[in-house]
Amino acid sequence: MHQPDAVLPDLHDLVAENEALRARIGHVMEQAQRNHDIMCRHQAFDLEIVGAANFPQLVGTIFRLLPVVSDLDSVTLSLVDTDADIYTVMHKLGVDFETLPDLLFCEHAVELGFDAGERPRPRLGAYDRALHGAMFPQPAPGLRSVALVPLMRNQRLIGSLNLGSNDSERFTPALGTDFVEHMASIIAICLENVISNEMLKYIGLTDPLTGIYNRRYIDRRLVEEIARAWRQDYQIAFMFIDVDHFKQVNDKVGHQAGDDVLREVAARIKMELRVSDALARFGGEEFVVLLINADLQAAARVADRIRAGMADKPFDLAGGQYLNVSVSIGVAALGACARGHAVEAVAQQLVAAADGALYRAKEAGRNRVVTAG
Ligand SMILES: Nc1nc2c(ncn2[C@@H]2O[C@H](COP(=O)(O)OP(=O)(O)OP(=O)(O)O)[C@@H](O)[C@H]2O)c(=O)[nH]1
Repeated sequence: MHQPDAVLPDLHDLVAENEALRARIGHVMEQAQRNHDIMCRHQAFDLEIVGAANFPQLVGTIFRLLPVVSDLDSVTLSLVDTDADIYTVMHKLGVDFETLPDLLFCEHAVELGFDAGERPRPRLGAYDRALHGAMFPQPAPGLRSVALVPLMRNQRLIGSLNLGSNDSERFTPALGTDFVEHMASIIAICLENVISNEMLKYIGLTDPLTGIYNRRYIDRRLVEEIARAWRQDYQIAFMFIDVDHFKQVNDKVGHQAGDDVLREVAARIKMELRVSDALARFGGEEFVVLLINADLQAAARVADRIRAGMADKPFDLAGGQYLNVSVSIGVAALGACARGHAVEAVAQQLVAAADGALYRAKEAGRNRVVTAG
């Protein structure tokens, strides 16, 4: 049976429609391939910056690769550097700033020009020399549009990633900012990481014998952590750990092996801690631990694990010698310290409370945990 002509599609129309569909599919495939290539380039970029070993390597990689992977004509980086700490330390570590003309420093975060508030937004739009000149001291000839993206760490503005293009349509206020914000967040983490590593290197906050932090570090960190614990309303605790009769250990196995014992003590303590906690050698055979988000009971439990971790397993020293080592631990929690006093005074109070508890642990016979309060 024949269909009426009116409902039979014209063969030419079908062919044309088919061709149009093929062209559209081809276009979509091309677009998908382009997006895939962009993604791969950015993943490779992320890997490069995450792997940067130090500050100049990280900043150099950003300036070298970002214009290529993101097809940009200008890239600069502004860092908030109150008291010029970063600049001074990097300079003393031998960073040659002449080779990094696109790395800029400012004294205060407000100079970056972002809206004040918890989450500053990227600023996108046409390049205006009067507005953006400070961010692009040597702009590419023909710079037309820019994106200034805040670099945030722990709700703190640490700098600005400044992207520039000669295409006036590249960065417009209407453009979505998820992608650049994601990129900025990775850059911010990497920056914070290398900067703190370099600072650590420079100021010498580590104990050369054990490789853990030293007293200077813990004194500083304690003050910061108390302030943060109050602001964010969580508990912190502090412990003093002292190796029992360490003088006898030295006498028995010698000073060199005594040093090995101290290294092993540090390693065994560390095994019981979370990454957010801080362990330091306070001096001699005395160690301290700052526990984040732990009340007195929780800290006492950790302390007892540390105590048992020493006493239950003899130390295997060089030359096949085994040695029984025990520690005494005093624990105190911030909750017992009065809020509202100067943070430094409270830090001293907390340390003294843990020290007092340690004294009582020694008095009570050693190899035990005593809590303050
Ligand atoms: N091997 C070694 N020994 C150290 C180091 N620093 C301090 N000491 C020794 O640690 C010992 C500490 O002794 P004391 O303070 O009398 O205390 P203790 O013998 O541990 O006795 P209690 O703490 O009362 O249990 C001393 O003999 C110091 O010489 C170090 O870096 N390496």
